[in-house]
Amino acid sequence: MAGAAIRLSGVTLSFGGILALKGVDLDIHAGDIHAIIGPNGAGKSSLVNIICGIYRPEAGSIDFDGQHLSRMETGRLAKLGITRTFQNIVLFKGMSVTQNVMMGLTHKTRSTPWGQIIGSARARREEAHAYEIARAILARLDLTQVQDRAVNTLSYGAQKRVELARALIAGPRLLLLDEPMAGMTAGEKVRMIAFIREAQAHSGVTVILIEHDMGVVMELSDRITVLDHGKRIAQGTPSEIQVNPDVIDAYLGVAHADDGDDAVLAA
Ligand SMILES: Nc1ncnc2c1ncn2[C@@H]1O[C@H](COP(=O)(O)OP(=O)(O)OP(=O)(O)O)[C@@H](O)[C@H]1O
Repeated sequence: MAGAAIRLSGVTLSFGGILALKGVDLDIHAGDIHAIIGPNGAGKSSLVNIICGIYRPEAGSIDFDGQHLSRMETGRLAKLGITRTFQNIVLFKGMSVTQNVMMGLTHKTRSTPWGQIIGSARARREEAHAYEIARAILARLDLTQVQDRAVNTLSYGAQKRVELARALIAGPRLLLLDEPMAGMTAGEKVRMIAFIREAQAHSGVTVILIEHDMGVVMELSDRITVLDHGKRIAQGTPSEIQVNPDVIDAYLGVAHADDGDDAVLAA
């Protein structure tokens, strides 16, 4: 299934007196890896939470593959083919790697909970199918060797990859990756970049990426949107963004001693 295109126009959101997003336009092409960057508090999470239906914009509109929506609804995300990963690892600790990945297909299950308990023919067929797809995705992400292990016994980087596998198993059209490299070693980041690229090439999925590591952003993204103080200040290719004076000002104007944001746009 091809990746989805998404366009947000004039999106505004506030929390009490704080204007988190001020008339933001966002134009994401189908099949692109599109990063949303900006200094702390710029509005990145707010924007992603609007795309995931967690927040309803006060003004503005959303077009998802030509469908005009006043807001996204969390209940419809799976149907639209939207999945996400989270900043902090969210896995079922006691379960195996394969079981965790199979969980990414539960919304597609047609057997009833009762059928699953008594092991009806349909439930068994669906489980066998999910197991087969999970094993195939795990192989693509180089996780075959650990597929039967309890997920919490894996390294941090491998757990992040399991999350990616779970997000990919249902064949999403839009994948939101919230800091997929957070806490990873340099070597793990290099591998993760290759796996995200492979996922995009394999299925054509559109990827929205929030990531603080500018080296990763510049290497992985087709296009980048830059937010600052809730406003979109730039959108373009990595080479355009790296030399954009407004972007350089926004990053250099903010002290980020702790997260390295100001370290290098030109990474
Ligand atoms: N639930 C909330 N309640 C109140 N204010 C909020 C809430 N969420 C975000 N904000 C405020 O909205 C603004 C944008 O925050 P947001 O988290 O979207 O930025 P961000 O770019 O994701 O930041 P970071 O890189 O630090 O995660 C900030 O001023 C923030 O303090």
